[in-house]
Amino acid sequence: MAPWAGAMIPGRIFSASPHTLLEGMVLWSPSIRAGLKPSQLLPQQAPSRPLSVGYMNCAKHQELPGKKPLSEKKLKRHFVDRRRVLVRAGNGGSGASCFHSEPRKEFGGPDGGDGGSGGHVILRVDQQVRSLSSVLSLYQGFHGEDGGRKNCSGRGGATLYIRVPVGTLVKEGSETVAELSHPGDEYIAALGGAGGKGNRFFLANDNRAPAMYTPGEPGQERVLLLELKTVAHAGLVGFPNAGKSSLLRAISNAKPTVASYPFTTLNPHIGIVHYADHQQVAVADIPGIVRGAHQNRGLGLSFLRHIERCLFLLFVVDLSLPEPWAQVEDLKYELEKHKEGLSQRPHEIIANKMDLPQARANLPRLQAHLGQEVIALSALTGENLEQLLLRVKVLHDACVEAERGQGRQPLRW
Ligand SMILES: Nc1nc2c(ncn2[C@@H]2O[C@H](COP(=O)(O)OP(=O)(O)OP(=O)(O)O)[C@@H](O)[C@H]2O)c(=O)[nH]1
Ligand SMILES: [Mg+2]
Repeated sequence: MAPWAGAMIPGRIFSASPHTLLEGMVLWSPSIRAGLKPSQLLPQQAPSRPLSVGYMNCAKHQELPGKKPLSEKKLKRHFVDRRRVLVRAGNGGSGASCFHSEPRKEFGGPDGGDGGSGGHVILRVDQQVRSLSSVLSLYQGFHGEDGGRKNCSGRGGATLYIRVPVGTLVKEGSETVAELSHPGDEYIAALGGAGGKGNRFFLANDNRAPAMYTPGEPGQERVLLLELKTVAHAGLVGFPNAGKSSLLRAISNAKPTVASYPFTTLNPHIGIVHYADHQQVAVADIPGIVRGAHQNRGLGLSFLRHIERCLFLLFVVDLSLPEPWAQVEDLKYELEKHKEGLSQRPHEIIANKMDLPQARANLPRLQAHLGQEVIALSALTGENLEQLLLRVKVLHDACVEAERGQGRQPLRW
């Protein structure tokens, strides 16, 4: 038994959400308090169901019968953590050039009003927004109105707000110009153009009837790169077909596509694991990486960037393949090549596909090679998933503590 398993004391660890496999788990907490291994426990109200529950339908085929699942390419609700945006603020309105006109009042003087200023484009942090998928590629701010007669100024253009998630980095070229880390934080992405002056503005002692006016200034235009600092608490890292998507389906209510061919997952998906102490842990299913990924092979560098933005990692290994320890070594090598120290991030090794006979034989060899315990489970049958969930909670709590220790606000879902 891993040393952390016994220390996992919190009373009610899992929620009983009907969508997750955690149904009924709240009942197991007293025995967990008693320090028993999860696999020794039995739920109190469902005695016929062992703790390592076999949820065949958790991992695959949860769609309604007759409803064709959306292909990965058509599935637009995937997680977007990077967006290039062209922001154009509104132009200022033009000043007016006209003269006061009233019966029996000759030479009424200039009365052209100033133009309204153009609206800014502002990035604003909204806690309801989770990814950059709702951010468009082009934003055009509202223009200011032209000035009018009788010294009427034009109406200013309204401010255009772009809602972004907490932890958005704003980059221009290679320089980071803003870090939006708290709800309500704002950054002026583009300044609206100033309104022009009407001819009344140019009235002077030596020029009592100026006809001149100035046009409004154009709004600022910038190309910004928005990036999310943190994608999720945990990232599932593994070779294609290791069973990452199956695992995410099994522990959360996310529905990434599962298939027996490599590179099924093309975009990251986030699933939320609910715990009974109202803690929510976000787990990201990241597309498979291959040997040479750090040189942009396979699906390449962008997915290594997603991994970089997870607080801790779950290395998923296909235990049914020969020499599964090579997978762990290769994954760590790729991460380290991409960014120094990335493979040292808090992590856990998950040996998947334990339901296959060759996997059972491989488990002791894998543990001997790595010299450490691994979490052996089956995403397909649901075997031993609770051990993974306990470990995820421990890693999550440790990361939150570390973030707080560094004076940073921990990521909340
Ligand atoms: N027997 C068995 N098969 C599994 C298990 N987990 C996943 N599989 C199968 O392995 C294949 C790949 O599973 P996926 O979840 O799509 O793997 P993935 O790691 O997300 O793959 P990519 O998206 O290509 O990176 C599917 O045919 C799954 O049914 C398991 O625990 N046992
Ligand atoms: Mg997948």
